[in-house]
Amino acid sequence: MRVLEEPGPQPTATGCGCVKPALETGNLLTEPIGYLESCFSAKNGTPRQPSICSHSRACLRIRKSIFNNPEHSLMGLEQFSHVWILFVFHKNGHLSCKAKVQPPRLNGIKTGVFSTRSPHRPNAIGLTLAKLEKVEGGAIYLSGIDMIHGTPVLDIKPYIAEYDSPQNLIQPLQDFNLQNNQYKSQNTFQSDGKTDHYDQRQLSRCDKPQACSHTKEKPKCEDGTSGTNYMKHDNSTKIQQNSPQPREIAADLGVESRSDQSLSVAEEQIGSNCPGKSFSEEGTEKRLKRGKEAVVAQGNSAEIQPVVRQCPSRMAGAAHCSAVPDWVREAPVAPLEVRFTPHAETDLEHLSSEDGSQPSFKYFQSAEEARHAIEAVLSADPRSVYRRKLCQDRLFYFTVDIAHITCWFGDGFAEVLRIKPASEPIQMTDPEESLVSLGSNLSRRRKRHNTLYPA
Ligand SMILES: C[S@@+](CC[C@H](N)C(=O)[O-])C[C@H]1O[C@@H](n2cnc3c(N)ncnc32)[C@H](O)[C@@H]1O
Repeated sequence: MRVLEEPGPQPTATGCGCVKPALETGNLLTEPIGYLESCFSAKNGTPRQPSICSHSRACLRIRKSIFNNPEHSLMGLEQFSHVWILFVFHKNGHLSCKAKVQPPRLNGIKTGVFSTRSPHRPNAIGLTLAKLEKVEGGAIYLSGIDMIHGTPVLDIKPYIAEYDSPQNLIQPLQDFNLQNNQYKSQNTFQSDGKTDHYDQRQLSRCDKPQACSHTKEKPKCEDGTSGTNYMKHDNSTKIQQNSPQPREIAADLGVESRSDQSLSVAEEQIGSNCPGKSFSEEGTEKRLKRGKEAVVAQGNSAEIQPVVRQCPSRMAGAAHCSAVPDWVREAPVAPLEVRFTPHAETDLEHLSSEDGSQPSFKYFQSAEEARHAIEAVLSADPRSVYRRKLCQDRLFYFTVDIAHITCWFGDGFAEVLRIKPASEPIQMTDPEESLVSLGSNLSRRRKRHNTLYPA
């Protein structure tokens, strides 16, 4: 077998005289295609996955320094309902990362960085599946995002269920993976005599197969735009097949997803598609015996001790599925009940009033939408493990759109205490780009906001 050597970075001179690291060695000099304008201004309170808050909105403008005619690069994209966004975790603060991390969802338990969606990874690259609301000129408008304002975006790719969703694989995935992983883990971990938690590689849970190949047809206005306001959903959009529900997407991604009301149906479907009772009888016994993953304490911190749990072979013809560990869906961190104090309720009303006395929302269409977003964010418990365990009684702040939210957490709940206009307007990171209006119906609000909040 040919062993791939590990070459060091080998810079190559380009025509213009500048030195670029060689692609062949895997060194990529990136240039963001744009910087995200997002309703979340800081990491605190930003959903940990896009599926958590379907109302979270953003706009990405392709930079003219990338393409002279940015709109050309987006041609055809409007036919897709969802897009992958590849981005840089530019606010990670430091470059170091650890092989084992403690995802907030595991509440202090450690697992390997590559089995998580942690922002702290060797290359600080993020991947988000977002809903494409519309394409307008050289800009795309997204919802269901988990990125902060100013995030440098490296690439956009259309979500294509036929390529990106494992149920479309010809071979039943769970059988293939399980055989492979069990074989590999036995060989890898037993042959060298080392003990490793992963020597009993665990995979569990069948995902619901998706029927999410779909197309969008948007009527074009004479001015070449899609004719819809950013905040308004395009009613003329024709979904030819089932559109993936956030939860379904989350399931495919192996990510957490909670709290959005719209998720419950999909959640039920996942449950009903993958229940113990659909297992073959012989298999069921064994699988149930193997049971749930165990969590063991090692040194000072707990780590996941995976236990093999097979994905059931399901009804003939529906056996294609993916697998995720239990903790993705059955985390030790329970969803929280979210409450608003009467004060917060009044604040919210004021903030969404159109009387001009206060700045009003730029990304949310109504107080109701803002409320849903706040509920979604808090229900998923956005606190770090440290805060959750050691600073329980501290107030928690975050900003979404123009709302600065103050809340506290009790046992099983989060309570919103105040909602005030954010004192600082969101600034763009890219000096070349100005914060331009997020759609025609927003420009009026934005102007008013800018007047009230001069930079
Ligand atoms: C857990 S990561 C997941 C991101 C992406 N869906 C993925 O799987 O790669 C999402 C979190 O990253 C943080 N985040 C978002 N944008 C960021 C940025 N530009 N720089 C650093 N951290 C960011 C926020 O705290 C957010 O809750």
